[in-house]
Amino acid sequence: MYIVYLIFKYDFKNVLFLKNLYLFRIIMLNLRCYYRYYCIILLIIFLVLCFNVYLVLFFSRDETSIKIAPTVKYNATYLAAQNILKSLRILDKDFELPIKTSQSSILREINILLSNLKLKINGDIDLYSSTINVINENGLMPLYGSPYLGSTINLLKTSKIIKTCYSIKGTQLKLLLTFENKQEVLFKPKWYLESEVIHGNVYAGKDRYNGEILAFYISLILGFPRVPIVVKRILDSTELQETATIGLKKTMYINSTTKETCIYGKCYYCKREDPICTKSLRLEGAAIFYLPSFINLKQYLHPWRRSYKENQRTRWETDNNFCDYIKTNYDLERILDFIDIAMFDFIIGNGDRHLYEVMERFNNSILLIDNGKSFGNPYEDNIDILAPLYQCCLIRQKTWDRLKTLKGGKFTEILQNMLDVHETISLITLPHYYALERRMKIIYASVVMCQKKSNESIFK
Ligand SMILES: Nc1ncnc2c1ncn2[C@@H]1O[C@H](COP(=O)(O)OP(=O)(O)OP(=O)(O)O)[C@@H](O)[C@H]1O
Ligand SMILES: [Mn+2]
Repeated sequence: MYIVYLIFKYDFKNVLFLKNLYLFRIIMLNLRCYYRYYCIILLIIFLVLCFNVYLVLFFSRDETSIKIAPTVKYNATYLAAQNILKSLRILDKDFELPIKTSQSSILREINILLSNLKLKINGDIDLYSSTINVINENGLMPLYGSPYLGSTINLLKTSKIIKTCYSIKGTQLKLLLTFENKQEVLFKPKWYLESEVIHGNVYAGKDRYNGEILAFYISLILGFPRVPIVVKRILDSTELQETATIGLKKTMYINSTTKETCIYGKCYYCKREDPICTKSLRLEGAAIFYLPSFINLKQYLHPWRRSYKENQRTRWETDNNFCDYIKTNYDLERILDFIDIAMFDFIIGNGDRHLYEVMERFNNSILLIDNGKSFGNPYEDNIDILAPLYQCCLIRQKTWDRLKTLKGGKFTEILQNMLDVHETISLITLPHYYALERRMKIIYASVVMCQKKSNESIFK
């Protein structure tokens, strides 16, 4: 605007203090007086347009940066996704304001959880039995954790391994480690850097070890203590060589040029030409507390599972009234479980919940096992993971109360504080932090949308 003002004043000396505007200077000096006015008007129009474009980009930088997965466009969830985004654009600004800890019993409870994450028990108490003893139908531990939590996490990171074999469960490469006291852990190796973006469909790629660890902490924050304890663990190649069973050794070799130990294991997707190898003689991964057999884990097909075939749609993808069918086949509590899980999966970006697992021993209460297909792409939000929520338009009151408590950045602030205790911040990159907050807002918008369109209360 200052330049325009100077031109009006014919004060070219001052205008041309911008030495690099040579072209502009030549044009202006060669223009006749009446052309100058056209030029000035055009310049003003141009500046106003630039300012408008800047305003649009500035105000839409958060929400419109959401990329909806292309598959959504061809199915019944397309309309729902559009409505959710519409609801997001007019979401009450109150959802951006954090709540003070002193004003919320949920935040105070999370503070107790945080303190329980720290090391507390140093005596010779059997931490693994203590971890098992707190399991009941409300989950794998109380919402505030257990006083043994921090010490158990520490033990899982440091216990001496006496046996390493491959696990035949599931379809991806996994190791089963046994500690001296016979406690077992599942080990999912690190295939990708934390910063790697997984492209393709929502279930593309291999398991993300960091996704398993982050899912454990996020489940605690969201009030679903249903993920077995997961820690980052580093195995060294000597340890691997010394503890490997004969069976595992048959699928292991040392790369003659790099001297790194490579393992290809035995599983549906395991291939000799696609092994996992140590890096600088270390193998990083997620160590998952193996649940005792007495809980009687049972697997069922998830009703909102995908077809896993490019051109084949499942019923929930094409039928807007799919929830009516669900309501006749599942009781309300189970439907509310599916909705809790959908929100959890949407937040972590897991679109691969093809099975759900329950503890038969504890009233068939649901667990959140296998969260490895999460944290793949922080730039894409797969709104169709939320289908159970927006197709049924129901949510547990206590889940909604907790989600609202985590607004205004509290969610990722708590996550960061939790990771600081036993893990490093390097487990999660900044774009993923932004994705977590953005997806939380999409959930608020979905619930608000449901509230507006339902005649009865959606809170159960
Ligand atoms: N912590 C655990 N405690 C007990 N059993 C477990 C645990 N984690 C996994 N399992 C069992 O192992 C099975 C396979 O684990 P997981 O689903 O993580 O592997 P996966 O290779 O990703 O399988 P899929 O190909 O089905 O996705 C589970 O379905 C469950 O029955
Ligand atoms: Mn899996």
